[in-house]
Amino acid sequence: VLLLEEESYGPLCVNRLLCPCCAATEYHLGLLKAKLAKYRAQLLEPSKSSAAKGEGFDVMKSGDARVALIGFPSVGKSTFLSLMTSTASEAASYEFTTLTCIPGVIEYKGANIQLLDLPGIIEGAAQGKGRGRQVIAVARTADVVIMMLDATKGEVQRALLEKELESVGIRLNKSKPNIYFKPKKGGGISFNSTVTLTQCSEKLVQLILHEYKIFNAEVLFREDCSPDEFIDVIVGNRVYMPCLYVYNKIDQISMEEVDRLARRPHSVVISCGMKLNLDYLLEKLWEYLALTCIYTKKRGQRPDFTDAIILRKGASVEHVCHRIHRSLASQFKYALVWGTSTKYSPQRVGLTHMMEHEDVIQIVKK
Ligand SMILES: Nc1nc2c(ncn2[C@@H]2O[C@H](COP(=O)(O)OP(=O)(O)OP(=O)(O)O)[C@@H](O)[C@H]2O)c(=O)[nH]1
Ligand SMILES: [K+]
Ligand SMILES: [Mg+2]
Repeated sequence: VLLLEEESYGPLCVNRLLCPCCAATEYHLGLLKAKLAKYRAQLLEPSKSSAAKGEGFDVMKSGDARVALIGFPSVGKSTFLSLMTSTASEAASYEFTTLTCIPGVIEYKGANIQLLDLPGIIEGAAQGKGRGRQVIAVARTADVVIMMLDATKGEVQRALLEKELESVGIRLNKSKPNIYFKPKKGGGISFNSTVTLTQCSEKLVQLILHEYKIFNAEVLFREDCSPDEFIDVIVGNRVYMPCLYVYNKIDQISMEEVDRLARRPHSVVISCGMKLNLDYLLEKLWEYLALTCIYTKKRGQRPDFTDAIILRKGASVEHVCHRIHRSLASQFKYALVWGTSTKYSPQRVGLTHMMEHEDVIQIVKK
């Protein structure tokens, strides 16, 4: 009977946490990952040696958004920057041509998008190989990462770079796990979930928390998260970043291969050499940046649709005011807003009202 039971659970278990043999493995793995994540957190701490700082990597943020170019050497990052911006970045056939961070600006739909060319990175970048750590530190500050890949080189580069970024807490094209987590002063661990959990249980959550020396906390799972995702929430400092995989040099591969790569999720195929599909890449980039365009309107006049104010997601009326004039927020009485952020159009709102894409605003001063 025991054997049969084991067989009926085994690799085909619907809920591995309900099966005694699988659960043991899950607990063991969950704990192991918690330990590993702790070790990796050390990699994120700024190194004291000056070598880790690196000249020229602390480029000022400017414009409406920042995009970082990450990739192996000689995939065409600098060629791309020189094509898309008015900045020239040296490109050559030998590896590690670029040794520092080179900023350029893409002007698109009235927005200034800062594009950062970076040195190529390789396996072991997170541990400090080459200028890996500096490059990754810059990537963390971006709004979108373009992972540039050489279409002639197969899928290995992509998997390696994903692993490097993953190991330093960068989560690509993932949203923050929907788990409420609050450490407390006392009262033990209170565990709840609003959905059926198939990957985590109260016991596993407790084991992981104990590994982090957390004995009092409130935990509420609002989705069926994995132990890894729960660890991400405890550790904190994760960045959830949209990423476009850009396969360059498609002039060198077969039609079938182009077709296959173009259909991969979050992927765009281009040729910098032949200036192919660059417009489409810009469109995609714009979509991934998900910037908010706000139009202003004067009393009794039509909105000015030619000149949008461009803001990051989650911008309030106050942000709009600051963008128009430094002192506008202090003279602000109320605003009228038309668009998807309001129930009625127009609606009278205050400074804290959250704006949405393509809202129209009229500001009334005191
Ligand atoms: N065939 C082909 N070659 C390209 C294309 N884009 C860039 N190259 C060539 O690829 C080589 C490397 O280009 P770079 O722009 O220097 O590459 P990088 O990624 O900046 O390289 P590092 O700075 O060394 O990391 C150069 O010889 C480019 O001319 C392309 O679309 N097709
Ligand atoms: K190069
Ligand atoms: Mg380069």
